[in-house]
Amino acid sequence: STVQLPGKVAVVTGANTGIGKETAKELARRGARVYLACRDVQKAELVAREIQMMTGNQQVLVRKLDLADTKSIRAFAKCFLEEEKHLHILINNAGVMMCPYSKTADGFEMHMGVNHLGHFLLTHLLLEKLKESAPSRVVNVSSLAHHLGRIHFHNLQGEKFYQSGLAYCHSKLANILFTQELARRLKASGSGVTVYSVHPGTVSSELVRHSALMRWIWWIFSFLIKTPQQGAQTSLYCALTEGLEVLSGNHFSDCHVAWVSAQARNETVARRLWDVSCDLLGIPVD
Ligand SMILES: NC(=O)C1=CN([C@@H]2O[C@H](COP(=O)(O)OP(=O)(O)OC[C@H]3O[C@@H](n4cnc5c(N)ncnc54)[C@H](OP(=O)(O)O)[C@@H]3O)[C@@H](O)[C@H]2O)C=CC1
Ligand SMILES: CC1=C(/C=C/C(C)=C/C=C/C(C)=C/C=O)C(C)(C)CCC1
Repeated sequence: STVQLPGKVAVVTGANTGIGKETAKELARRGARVYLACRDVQKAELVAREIQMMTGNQQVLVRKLDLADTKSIRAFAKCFLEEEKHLHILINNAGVMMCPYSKTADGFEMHMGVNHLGHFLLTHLLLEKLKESAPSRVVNVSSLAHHLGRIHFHNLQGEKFYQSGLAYCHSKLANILFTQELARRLKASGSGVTVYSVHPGTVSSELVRHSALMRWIWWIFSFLIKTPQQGAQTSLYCALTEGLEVLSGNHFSDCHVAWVSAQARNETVARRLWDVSCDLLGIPVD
């Protein structure tokens, strides 16, 4: 794509490493003002300097965002809305995989809390700004792993049973259901905001940090799997490609529309997950 982004504003969550860092770098290279929304501000400041040096774009800013704490998400959104007039691109990229059973500050199971509920709340808080800035886009980084996911409404917080690999898959299914439900609602209101979910490929990154087995598989097959820069391409495709608006709500892999599981196409589950998420986060259900 030759699309340039002067005057455009982007937020990338989890931009201090892996796919998010490469996504932020490319948006900065194209001239956008890019917010690195990260939980570790020190790490992110180093990355911001690196991106500034590599791209010549000084408009790379770090803001604290811990998706495992709704107070932090609300504080991030409040500051952002106060300081920025526009938001054109929101990349919901941050994620955790296969962590031992743990809960967020608000008592949500960590995968569901960070990967789905955290980004659900963030998007909700920034949605008016996205609408005011239309045409604007939201990209939700999901995974092929959603195929193994199920939304167990009776065990959303993993309290009855828990398996770390499956918990990741459930949260990545939630990312796709959220994308489709949000796209439906945005289309109905003619808002000019479009939304896409993405499988970035199998990418060498810190995502495998919680699993020795996955780290080993990643190491053995390192010559086969994607670099973070390659892994960022589908997010960038969805954020930048002209004329993609008609495909709002779709799932992409390798820069093409990709097939999703039957669960991920279930509108009833998507609508119920939306309502339950609003309920858990204290957002009025409409
Ligand atoms: N790598 C792969 O093969 C695949 C990745 N994906 C998806 O791609 C996305 C990016 O992952 P990838 O780059 O591979 O993984 P990394 O682990 O390299 O990066 C994940 C990022 O998310 C951040 N993060 C984690 N928890 C929080 C939190 N509570 N609040 C804010 N930020 C947080 C991390 O911050 P910190 O550095 O501070 O931990 C880090 O910046 C994820 O959504 C993942 O599910 C999907 C399919 C395959
Ligand atoms: C067996 C095998 C592989 C393993 C793939 C795996 C285990 C992918 C997991 C993906 C995940 C966890 C995505 C995250 O969302 C490789 C490396 C492709 C190489 C060929 C053989």
